[in-house]
Amino acid sequence: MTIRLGINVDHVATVRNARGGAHPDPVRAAKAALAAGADSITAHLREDRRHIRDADIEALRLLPAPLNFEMAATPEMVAIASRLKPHACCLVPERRAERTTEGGLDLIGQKEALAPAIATLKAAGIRVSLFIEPTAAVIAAAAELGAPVIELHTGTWCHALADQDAAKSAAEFERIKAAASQGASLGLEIHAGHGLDYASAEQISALPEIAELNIGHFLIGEAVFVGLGNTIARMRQAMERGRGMRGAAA
Ligand SMILES: CC(=O)[C@@H](O)[C@H](O)COP(=O)(O)O
Ligand SMILES: NCC(=O)COP(=O)(O)O
Repeated sequence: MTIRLGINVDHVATVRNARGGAHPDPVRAAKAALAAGADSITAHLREDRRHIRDADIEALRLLPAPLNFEMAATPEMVAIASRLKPHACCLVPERRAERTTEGGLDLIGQKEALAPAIATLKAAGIRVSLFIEPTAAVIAAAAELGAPVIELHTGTWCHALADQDAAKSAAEFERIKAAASQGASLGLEIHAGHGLDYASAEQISALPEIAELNIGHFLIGEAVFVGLGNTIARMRQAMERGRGMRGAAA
């Protein structure tokens, strides 16, 4: 079975916002991602708009590719999603002070609060996904809530890999493996994401239940190193053209 790749463009917007201008444009990055073979685009419109802005989401929605709109289950975000009708909404927990999404949704404690948001989004024809920890009780709660998709939070596993903690990373991977199997047996479509890099994406892609990975931060960071040579060469050519030197012909 094939496995889909969704590209998260949040951190293109993070860099853009550092200067307050329009460059680099996350919509242009999304187009490049699609041209390079990505299956869909993911973007998280945070309550504090620290990276993706409302206008970005509006423009990403117009691209000829599925948009996975990550959002907190707040009335404001549910209203935006219901109006834009993206292909999918991934409900994520959000804390204003966090640096990034630090855990999965508390489906057990927040069931009452999440159910109406899920129902509203489903009624708008949007595919709802729940960003959760790979834990048996949470997966059972996800199935009860009636969302067709879960996205397993891979952050703890990826941190353990980065820390070269072999015992913890093995245990975390087993947790993800069991969660993927449990979720699939309950009829859920299984996605995964957060902190994935080449090695972890390769390892998790071996799990047959995983239908989609959403990856952003690593790819945007890595693109600096892969792309810097080309951009510097083009800048050198521009300078040489300006001077009337040989770069002018390039
Ligand atoms: C849900 C998830 O893991 C990420 O998409 C995360 O929500 C991105 O948030 P930041 O881009 O703010 O780190
Ligand atoms: N939902 C996870 C995601 O979209 C990307 O997370 P990351 O690769 O930016 O950590």
